[in-house]
Amino acid sequence: MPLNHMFLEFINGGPCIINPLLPLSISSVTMVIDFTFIFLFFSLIIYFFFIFNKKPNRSNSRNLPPGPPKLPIIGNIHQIAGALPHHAFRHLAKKYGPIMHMQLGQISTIIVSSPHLAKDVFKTNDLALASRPTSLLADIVLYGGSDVALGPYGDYWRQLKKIITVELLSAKKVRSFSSFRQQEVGSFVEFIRSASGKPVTIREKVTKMINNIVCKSSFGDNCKQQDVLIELVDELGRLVSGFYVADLFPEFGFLSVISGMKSKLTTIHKSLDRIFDEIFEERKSRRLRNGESEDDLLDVLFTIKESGGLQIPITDNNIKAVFVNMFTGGTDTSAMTIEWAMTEMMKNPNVMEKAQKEVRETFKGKKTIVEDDLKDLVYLKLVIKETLRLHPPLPLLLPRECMEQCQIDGYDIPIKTKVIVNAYACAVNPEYWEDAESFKPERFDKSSVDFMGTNFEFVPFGSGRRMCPGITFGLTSIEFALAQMLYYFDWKLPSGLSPKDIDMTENDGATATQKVPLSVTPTLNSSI
Ligand code: HEM
Repeated sequence: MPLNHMFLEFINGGPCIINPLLPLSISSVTMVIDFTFIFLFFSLIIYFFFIFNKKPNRSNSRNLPPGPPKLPIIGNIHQIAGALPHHAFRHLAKKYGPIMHMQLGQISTIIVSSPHLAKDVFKTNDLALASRPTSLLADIVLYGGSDVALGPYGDYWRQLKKIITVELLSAKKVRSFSSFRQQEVGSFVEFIRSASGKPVTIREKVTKMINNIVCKSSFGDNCKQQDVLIELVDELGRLVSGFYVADLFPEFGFLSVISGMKSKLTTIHKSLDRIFDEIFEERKSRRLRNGESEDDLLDVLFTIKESGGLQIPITDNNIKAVFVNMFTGGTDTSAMTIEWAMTEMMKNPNVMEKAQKEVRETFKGKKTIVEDDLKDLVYLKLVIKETLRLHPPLPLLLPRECMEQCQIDGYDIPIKTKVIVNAYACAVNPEYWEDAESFKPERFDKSSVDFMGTNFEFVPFGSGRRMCPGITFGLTSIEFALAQMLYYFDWKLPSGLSPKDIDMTENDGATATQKVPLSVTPTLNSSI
């Protein structure tokens, strides 16, 4: 939800019903105010007034980083309203410095925007900052935060992260899913072939392909209601920008009710839960009947659960929370990387030509491409890296929460402070990158800078204890799909459009998708 709407939602005391295309004027706001709202609004002001006057502001007694001036009640929300948060934070950092303190509603927030201070977050203070802030999303959709992505740091979380890293998403396990990728990328290529000569908007099909790969890896061939799952995950992504009103004012639980967020998240949760229940019950009876195990992630988790060897036993709900992570973390991120990479190549025809030449020379004469063939592609990997630099799917990563008072750059970071690293700002910092805003895959040629979490100017997967465990899973699908798109097809922009006409604007929401989906015309590569 755009922040300006979120702000109006807060002011309105209910979901924003103002046409997003209209200018936001006082009169348009006034129209939707009713008596209930007036009562609530004034009660709120009196309550806030009381709180602000009674509680000493703990922030004042600490040596907090500088930041923009704050308004009563909303703090700094208005300074990021209406803009994409990673751009707004980057812009503010130019004025207030690479470490800023902002008060976002009731949440004391530190924003780090430079690679050398990101190192302090990810390395020096990695443990002190290893937790995640509580959120309505985690409470409702992630079974009380019992997942790995938004769950709080502790023994249970450590155990779960180890299971996910070692048992579910290891390089060996990812390799074992190659047949699913072969099938799904194959169906995607068939679709493109059937659309040859006509403009296609690839986003929907790419998202479906990636979601099917995640689904089959999770539940094998009996993945129920894939399309519903895609819709639910999509809806979740749209709802959650990470800056919604109920999480900015956690002391006012009623805001989650009157904003409608609680009921929307509950509906999504119930639908997901029903789908998982059906899949789990069927699998349990099959395991009892056959006694043999399958190779998918559900079977791995059931076997671990039933082995009794865990320090902290896990429940079915914990397993469901992990699958919500797999679908939300594994689908949009990879799908949008494919779309951005194609967009950048359409915008930079010299890059497209070079990548296509490499793919076609490497696979020359092959009717079918298998994953092993990917190891010989060098330039395509650089294209993907550069795409992740300019378009990190989670430009602000996931927020961390301070568990133990620590310091960054000599400033105090009190317990419970939310800490955000602006990975996007780090990746376009001109002190670290030459011609930082241009798309130049060659910059990574013979460079040791990688996304594995040790080069803090390039952290699209995060770094430290909370780093993404799905890198291999994600990259393998991205590379396999792109390689085939370049091998089998030539791509053109719809007639009348030239590369400079491509709209590179980003959508708002938790992930940085393109606002206008890419439309391109494929034609079959005549030399195959
Ligand atoms: C291009 C693909 C992907 C990108 C760019 C990406 C990016 C990220 C980022 C930025 C984080 C937060 C890291 C932090 O807070 O420091 C994250 C966490 C996570 N990702 Fe990914 N991801 C991708 C693919 C995947 C896939 C395919 C999966 C699983 C199938 C996955 C599962 C997770 C999980 C479970 C976490 C939570 C880790 C934690 O909190 O400890 N991701 N990812």
